[in-house]
Amino acid sequence: MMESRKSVRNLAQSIHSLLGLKKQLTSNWAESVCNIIKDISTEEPFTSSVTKSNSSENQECDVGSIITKIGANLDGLNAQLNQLNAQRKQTLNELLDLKGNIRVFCRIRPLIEEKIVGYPESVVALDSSNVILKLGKNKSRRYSFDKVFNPGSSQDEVFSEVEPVIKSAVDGYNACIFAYGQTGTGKTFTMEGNHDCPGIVPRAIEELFKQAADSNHTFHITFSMLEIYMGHLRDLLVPQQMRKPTDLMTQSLSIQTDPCGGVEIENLVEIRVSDFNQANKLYGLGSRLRSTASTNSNPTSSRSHCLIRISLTSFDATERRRETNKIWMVDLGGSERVLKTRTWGRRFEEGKAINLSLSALGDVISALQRRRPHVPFRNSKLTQVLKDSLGEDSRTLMLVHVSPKEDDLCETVCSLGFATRVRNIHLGSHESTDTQGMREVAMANLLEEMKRLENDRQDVKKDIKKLNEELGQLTMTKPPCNEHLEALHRIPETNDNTEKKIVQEATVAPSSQLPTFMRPTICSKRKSGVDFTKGLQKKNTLSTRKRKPLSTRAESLCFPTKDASEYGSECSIARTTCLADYETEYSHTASECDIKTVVLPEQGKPKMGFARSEARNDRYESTKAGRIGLSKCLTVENWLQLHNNEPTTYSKNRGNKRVLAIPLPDVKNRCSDQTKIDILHQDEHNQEFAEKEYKIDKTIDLGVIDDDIVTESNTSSPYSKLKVMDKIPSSFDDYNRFSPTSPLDILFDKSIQIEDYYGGRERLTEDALEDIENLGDNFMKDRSRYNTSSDMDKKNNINRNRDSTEPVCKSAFELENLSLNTKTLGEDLLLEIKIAINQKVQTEDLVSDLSMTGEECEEKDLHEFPPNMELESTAHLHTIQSQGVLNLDLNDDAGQENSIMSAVESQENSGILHLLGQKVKILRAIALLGLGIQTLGLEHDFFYGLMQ
Ligand SMILES: Nc1ncnc2c1ncn2[C@@H]1O[C@H](COP(=O)(O)OP(=O)(O)OP(=O)(O)O)[C@@H](O)[C@H]1O
Repeated sequence: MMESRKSVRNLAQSIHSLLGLKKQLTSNWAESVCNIIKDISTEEPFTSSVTKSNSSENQECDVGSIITKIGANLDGLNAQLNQLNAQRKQTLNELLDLKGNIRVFCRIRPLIEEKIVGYPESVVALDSSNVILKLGKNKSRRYSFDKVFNPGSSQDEVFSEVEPVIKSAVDGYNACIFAYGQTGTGKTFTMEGNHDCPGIVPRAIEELFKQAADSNHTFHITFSMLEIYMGHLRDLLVPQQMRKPTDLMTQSLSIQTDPCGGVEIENLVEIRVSDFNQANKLYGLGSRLRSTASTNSNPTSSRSHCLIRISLTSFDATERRRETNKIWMVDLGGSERVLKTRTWGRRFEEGKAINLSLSALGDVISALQRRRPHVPFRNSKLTQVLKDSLGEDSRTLMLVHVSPKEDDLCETVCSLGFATRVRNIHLGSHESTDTQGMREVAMANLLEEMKRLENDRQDVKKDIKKLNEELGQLTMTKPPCNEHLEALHRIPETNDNTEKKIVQEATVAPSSQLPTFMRPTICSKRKSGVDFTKGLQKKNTLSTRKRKPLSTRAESLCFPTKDASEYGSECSIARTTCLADYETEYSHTASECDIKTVVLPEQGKPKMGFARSEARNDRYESTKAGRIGLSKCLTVENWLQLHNNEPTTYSKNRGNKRVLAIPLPDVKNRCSDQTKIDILHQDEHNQEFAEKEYKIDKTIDLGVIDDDIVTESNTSSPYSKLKVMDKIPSSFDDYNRFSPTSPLDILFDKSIQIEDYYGGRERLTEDALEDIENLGDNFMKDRSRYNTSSDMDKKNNINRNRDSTEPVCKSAFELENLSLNTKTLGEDLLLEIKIAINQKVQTEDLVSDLSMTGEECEEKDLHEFPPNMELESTAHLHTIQSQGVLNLDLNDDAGQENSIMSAVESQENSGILHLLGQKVKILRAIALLGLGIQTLGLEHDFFYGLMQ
């Protein structure tokens, strides 16, 4: 065998030497080749030809013919593969058509915490497509779905039913997979899953890449992720520093519909991904930034709709339905009944927003079902975004989630009813049993056909692989198959019509393609800071310059920013989202699709090598830098790094915060024992969770800084507050002292909500907890930033010295010591004053350090507190309550102020006196809160005004 291989190699060499003499020996060479071909044609099939040809020295010239034959075979096999692909696609589409464009699955959540054997279940899976809902003793209702997953179904089983939709997406169909259901029924579990049982999204991404690799085409795949929170679109891939409330960028996502009905979200970050790992990392990142919070129904309740979009573009696959298509995977917020979840404040608003948009989705579904001429897509952001993925020419998969608990019967009835309506859209509500039977037989046949085609495909692919290997051995060079395949995958030359079209599109500002009524008005342009006309003019001035063709998404976007003077300087980041490592000529061209230019305030200046523009307000320059600087492409790694490198004030660990929702009892009963009992029961119920919260607080205390710490501290539940104080209420009297409904708690809870709204709230995962714990020394160092200065003369006599190594409590001690002489005030009240001072110190520092604008300063002042303050203050305020020190008449503000002032006057230190005087105003605000003014619905601005 070895010998024969050697002779083949020698043959190859002699062929090569012959080739060198080709000019002189053309006719002889051709003749001999012809003879060889003749001989070969009488031989056995190709697989054994190599052995045979090696058996005889006289057949040296066979190699040339073998190569030719292999080439011909490869062509044949590739053609066969393409044919099989086309057949498979057709069969799959027929199958999906039979199954319905909109397929509905039902998943019943297992009873997890109620591990009681024999617990009555209101919903049970009858078989693989029917569920029985028990409405009463002798009353039940049956619902049919395309597939029913019982509580024991695994994530694998669920995904196996989703897989065809992914295949369909590779064939160019728009697809939408969404999880619907009551809060806490397992939507996020199904979509996201966990480390051990990954959900649909990670599996779908993996499958997508597998399918794309399997197909004979080159795909350009991009990943985007956003959430719809309280009716606003929020990009989940945008780094934290860009998500400040003052940054218009978070508001700049806008939904655009093209004349063909396609939906595009302007300014949404799209990152090119070339394998599963990259996409999965981005997904992990986006998931951490999702808004979640604890409610009575679910400790990790999603407070928004989370949408993952994967776009696929292939220029060389003519048989695909579309050149570019997308697949949406949506984890909808859970429908909830306020009476049951007993949410209030921000949680209540979130629930309301979720319910509203779900109801809008219901209206759309209903209109589609009844084939109404008008479908109310515009009624909510959710339906606007999904508009082109819910229609006829797309694949929609809905997974309705229900709880088997009897308590949830009402919600289950609603969910199942909604799901049935959705299912009826395609199939028609009254399908006879006969038709259904025939349909099932046809589906079974198609499934068989699919299996056969899939097997044939695999066989052909094996043959192709084998031939390529043999060819590689014969030529001892790079397998020609690669060239062959490369040729197949090569992007059409620039004179290709498709690309011409793209060039044309790229030179037109996106908004100019829209109907007049949809184009931005002058006013809206000013508001958003984006002037497409200007951008267009600038491009036109350089029209003589030769450029690489750009796609429709090549429009560089300058996210609106504040006047540069506010930030001192600005830098531009070319957010190129292609991957340099994988850059080919194709990817180079395609990568330009994704460039977006972001103008950041200085504090968000990236540390990496992004293309930067010196020219202020010159958007074209920065755009150009982004386009030209493709060599500085931002990879997925860089993108992730950008998040990690965010300024410490926006530590990534802010992603791990969550809040315990505090149920608000009826106003009239707020202080009644009954309410206390209710709350206490909830306490017991959430005790385990409180333990976790406590862990977070503890970790934070190790040195997480700025708003993170504030948020984390703010997120401390009443239970963890108790933990901090090392006291557990044992009686109602005790409980009263720590009652979360006390006015002072409301103050802090209000701040939680504010932070929650602006900063977003992220899912607490085990990883996240680990992250916090791993913060380590770095954060310890950072914490020193909060040390107060020994130089008390700067900035109203109080300032912070970065170099100081003593903790903030040192200054607190100083103040405390000063106040020890004060006999007229209780120690705790002084501590409270101290807290207020700390707050001011923090605010001033943030202003000076971050060169914040007045507006930002306001935000910081309201939303951000020094790290220790929250825990300390909470503890102290509770102490004040419990010790009854704060015996001031809260109705008499003037009296309160006077008494404090007179106490303060006894101090010899006039600097402190001055400060304390200022802080009395803050105390007054607190007192006003105590009066319950907050319940009138006044926003934080009002209280801030009081503090001025
Ligand atoms: N099939 C299941 N198997 C195991 N655990 C599950 C299952 N379904 C849900 N859970 C668990 O139930 C809890 C709530 O689930 P999840 O957060 O996914 O609900 P949700 O419907 O997304 O709620 P919300 O709408 O409030 O976000 C989680 O702890 C989750 O792990």
